Formats: sequence, structure tokens, C-alpha cells
Amino acid sequence: MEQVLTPFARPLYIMTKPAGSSCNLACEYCYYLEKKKLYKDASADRRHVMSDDMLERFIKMYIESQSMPQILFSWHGGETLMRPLSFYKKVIELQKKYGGGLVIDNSIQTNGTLLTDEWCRFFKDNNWLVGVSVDGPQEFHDEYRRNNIGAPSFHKVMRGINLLKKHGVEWNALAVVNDFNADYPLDFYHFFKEIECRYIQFTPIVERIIPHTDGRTLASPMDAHDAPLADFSVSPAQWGEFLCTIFDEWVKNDVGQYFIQLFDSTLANWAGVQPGVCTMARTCGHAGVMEFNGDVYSCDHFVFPEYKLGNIREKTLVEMMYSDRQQKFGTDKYDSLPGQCRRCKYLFACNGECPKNRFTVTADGEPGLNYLCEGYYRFFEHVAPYMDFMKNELDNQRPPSNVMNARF
Ligand SMILES: C[S@@+](CC[C@H](N)C(=O)[O-])C[C@H]1O[C@@H](n2cnc3c(N)ncnc32)[C@H](O)[C@@H]1O
Ligand code: SF4
Ligand code: SF4
Ligand code: SF4
Repeated sequence: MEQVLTPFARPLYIMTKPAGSSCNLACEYCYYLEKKKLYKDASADRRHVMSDDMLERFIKMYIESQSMPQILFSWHGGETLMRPLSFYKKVIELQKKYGGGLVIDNSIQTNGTLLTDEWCRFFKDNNWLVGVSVDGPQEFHDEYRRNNIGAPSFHKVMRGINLLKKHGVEWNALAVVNDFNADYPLDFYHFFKEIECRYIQFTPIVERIIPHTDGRTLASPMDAHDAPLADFSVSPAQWGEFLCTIFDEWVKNDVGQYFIQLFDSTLANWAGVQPGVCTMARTCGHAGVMEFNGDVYSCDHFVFPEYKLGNIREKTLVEMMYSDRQQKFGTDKYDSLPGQCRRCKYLFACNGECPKNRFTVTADGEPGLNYLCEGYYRFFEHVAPYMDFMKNELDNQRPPSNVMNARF
């Protein structure tokens, strides 16, 4: 394989799918479940699980690709706990074998339903960060997060979260905001406070439906701009209202106590530092995805044939992640912005959000505007005075939580 030098010191991230898109649930809005259709006639392992040989190749290569002394492995799915604990014990062994003196961290994303004492002990002993998906109180969560015969999952998830807490495992919550729960922002937010979840990520659900010949039904960004929206998508107005309502409570009571990724990232952009969530960053392309068989894609939301970068049996991660194609994928986020965004006073905070969601037209008919624009614009208008205040506190080495005592 051709040797490519790492062009600059920056972590190279890969989200790894050790069970492919296999899952014990069948959440109605899931963008990942149907990825199994990409592999249905492949000669690859029909069970869609990563072989030991592939795992070893990946861990060795991932460690060798890094130019920084800390390395983060991110285990993702599908459902990560569909692999046995022995698989992850092997991960630890291989990380030790190839890691030298480097600091290696692991994070794992799960639906939480399969957690046991044994899993939690493993996560605690090895210091893994566990992300659990929970969409708020039971009636919101169970609206869409069910298995393939319609059985709800909320109670199993809560049992899992309680086990994580019992064992003192570090965990955070990932929640999606959809057409249903978006109308109840405070019930939703209070739920996370009640379960003592301090780190919360909200992701808006935006999907469009378009049938593909291989049986997939979700649209890729390359598909027609007029593909109909999936019913479970949040509307732009709902999204704006949802964010503003939660922000009002957070900014009065919870700054420095509860960490809401989108609010923290907004403040980061206000202060001119790199935001923690890719959707608000100026460029894409920092985190690729690797499927069970070694196929690498540009981003977790771009696992479509047209965004495949190659396979680690044939190319190195450095070759793929620093390829011209991936660099272009990254800079296209800015370069493809429509005029309305380029002229927008909140471009520095929004950056046009995720390119996957840019399928509407601007006020003057130019394509490529983000579907959620109206919601984001309203949110930025609403939070601007508070963000200005918090930025000023940061500039003067004072805690942004002083905003809670300020008058506006
Ligand atoms: C695909 S799942 C994989 C890991 C694991 N099975 C879980 O549910 O946490 C990762 C995250 O994506 C979220 N998600 C699923 N479908 C989505 C969609 N269409 N848009 C945005 N996020 C979505 C899930 O709620 C979950 O938090
Ligand atoms: S649990 Fe995760 S992977 Fe499984 S269907 Fe739900 S969102 Fe998708
Ligand atoms: S395409 Fe969207 S999800 Fe992917 S890196 Fe860019 S902003 Fe993030
Ligand atoms: S708020 Fe709307 S116009 Fe402004 S940058 Fe974001 S998507 Fe573009």
C-alpha cells in the first residue's frame, strides 16, 4: 500500500460498526438499520459481524494512523451489545498489544436494553464512556423505539441506565427530537434532570423517503430535492420552539450543571473555538465510519454507496481519511452554502448545519438551504444576548454560569 504521511497533527476518528447494522430493536426512524441492504449479496460474512482478523487489522491500523498521543475508539452500530463481551475483551487485548505507551480511550453507543451487571463491570473496570439512547419519558421514547414485533423498550433502557449508575460507569444520553416529542420540550428536559443525566445530546430527526432498487427507503443527499419528508421528522418551527424553550430554563438554572451539547457548541462558536458537534462546525469529514467488513465511509450519516472511500484491506485509513475526496467532502460543507447562508449574520454559529439536511430553497429560490433553517435562525436570535454575555465572561476569565444572575 502507498505510504501517505499524516499532513498535520489532528486526531483521525473512525466510528466502528462491529455488528454492522444488526440490532435487537427496530426504531421506526432509524437511519442505520437499512444499511444491511447494502451488504445483502456481498460475499462478506453473512452475519454482518466483524471477524477477529478484521478487528486486529483495524486496531493496528487505527493506532498507526494517529499523530496525537491520545486515541479515541468509538464503537457504534447497529447495536454494539449484539457482540459478546468476549469481543470487547479482545479489543482491550489488541489495544494493549499495539498501543505502546499511548493513552487509549473507548466510547460505546448502545440502546441500553442489553446491559447487565457483567457489561457494566467491564465498562467501569476499563473506563469506557457509555452513550445510551433514550428519547425522554416513556410515552415519547416508546412512540418509536420498539422492536420488530412492536414491543416497547423504555423499561429495559431504564433498567440499563440504573445498572450503569449502580456501577458508577460514566455515561451520557443521546436523544432524538422528532415530530412527537418536539412539542413537549420541558417534559423532555425535566426527564433528563430527574434521571441525573448531566451530559445530553439532542439530535433532530430529518429524513426523506425515496425507494432505492436495493430496498433502502431513506434518501441520500444525492437524491432528488423533492423527495417527501418522513412523518417522524421534526418541523423547523418545532425545532426552534423546542430549543428556545429548553434554553430559557437552562440559562436561568442549569449552566455549568447540565451540559447540553448544542448549547455548549453554540457558545463555542460564539467564542471562536471548535464546537463539540460536527453539525455546527465549518467543515465536515473529521470522523469516518467503518463497517463490519472494513468498508470506510465519509460520515455516519453518509453511509451510501456514493460516499464509500474504500476498504481497509486495500487502503490505509490515512489514505482514505486524508484523500482528496474526503478533504473535498469536508470543505464542501462551506463551499456549497447558498447565498442566504453566506449573508446570514449567524453563519459563524450555524455553518449551515448538516449538509444532509440542505434540501430546501432559499427565499430567492436558490437550492441547498437547510430544511431546519427557520428553527435555527429563531434559536440564534433568541440566545444571542445570553451568548454575548457568556462570551464576555469567558474573555474575562469568569465562569459563563454568571449568566444565571444577569438581567436581560
Ligand atoms: C443508529 S444508533 C446506533 C447505536 C445504538 N443502537 C443506539 O440506538 O444508541 C445511534 C443514534 O442514532 C440515533 N438515530 C437513529 N435514527 C436517526 C435518524 N434518522 N436521525 C438522527 N439520529 C438518529 C439513535 O437514536 C441513536 O441515538
Ligand atoms: S437501537 Fe439504535 S441501531 Fe437499533 S434501531 Fe434503534 S436507533 Fe437503530
Ligand atoms: S455530514 Fe453532517 S453528520 Fe456528517 S460530518 Fe458533516 S455535519 Fe456532521
Ligand atoms: S440560520 Fe439559516 S441562513 Fe443562517 S446559516 Fe443557518 S441555515 Fe443558513
